[in-house]
Amino acid sequence: MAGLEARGLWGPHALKGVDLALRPGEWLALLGPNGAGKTTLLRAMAGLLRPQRGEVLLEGKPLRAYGSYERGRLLAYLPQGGPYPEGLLVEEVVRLGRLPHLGLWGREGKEDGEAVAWALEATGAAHLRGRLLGTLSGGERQRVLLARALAAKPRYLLLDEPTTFLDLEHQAGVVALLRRLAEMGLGVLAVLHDPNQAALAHRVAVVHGGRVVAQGRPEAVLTEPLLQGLYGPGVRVAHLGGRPHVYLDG
Ligand SMILES: Nc1ncnc2c1ncn2[C@@H]1O[C@H](COP(=O)(O)OP(=O)(O)OP(=O)(O)O)[C@@H](O)[C@H]1O
Repeated sequence: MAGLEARGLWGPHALKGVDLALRPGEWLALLGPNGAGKTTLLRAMAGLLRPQRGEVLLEGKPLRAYGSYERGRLLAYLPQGGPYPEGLLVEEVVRLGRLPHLGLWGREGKEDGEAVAWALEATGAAHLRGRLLGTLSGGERQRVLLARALAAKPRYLLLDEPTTFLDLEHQAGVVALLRRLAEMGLGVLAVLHDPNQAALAHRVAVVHGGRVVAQGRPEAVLTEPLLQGLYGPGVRVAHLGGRPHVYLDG
């Protein structure tokens, strides 16, 4: 079955029985307070953490049954933080994204070059290709790391706070890119802290206390009672053009 699916994930750390399915062609936003378990869930769904109970299925087959290169061709993960290969040129960093296709000793071909060029272009990072990663601003670096994930041309893309460090223009650029990638058929799962960005996703899942406590269309999920329960009484929701807009009341 197509999709990436968490079934009954318990542990490690925060997870207390999580069911979540990401379908091809959908952009699913993961929202929730600090410490709720979002990163842990994402890492478990990327195969980087072994759940104590439950399992993750990738296209119907247990994720743990995939070899790392095979998994890397299907699924790419953008972590929240470093370590970063600071001493590499941007283009070299993005070429690292081709590793699951090439292996350690493979020779790059036309397809690899095209994937790298496409990823740099899609993330607005092409002009940085000759710079050292360590010399970039936080926002520039974030876009390059997103390009590295995209260069694998995965079917599923898992992103931990991809808009952190980005100015408003580039936040809008990433949000538009996530939508475009989903339209191209990718399954995109992104942890976001800004509910207004989550409101632009196809679907929102809310993680709280290690569980998915709500999921559905943004307008059904992003309600004032739910958000106040998560973040406190100062959170308000207005509706503009049929979409929820979340703001803080002074
Ligand atoms: N390696 C670890 N060892 C022990 N506890 C951990 C570990 N990793 C995470 N946790 C705990 O699990 C809980 C969930 O952490 P997680 O990073 O998944 O939350 P999050 O929802 O991504 O939070 P944030 O929004 O702050 O990034 C936290 O209480 C955290 O302290």
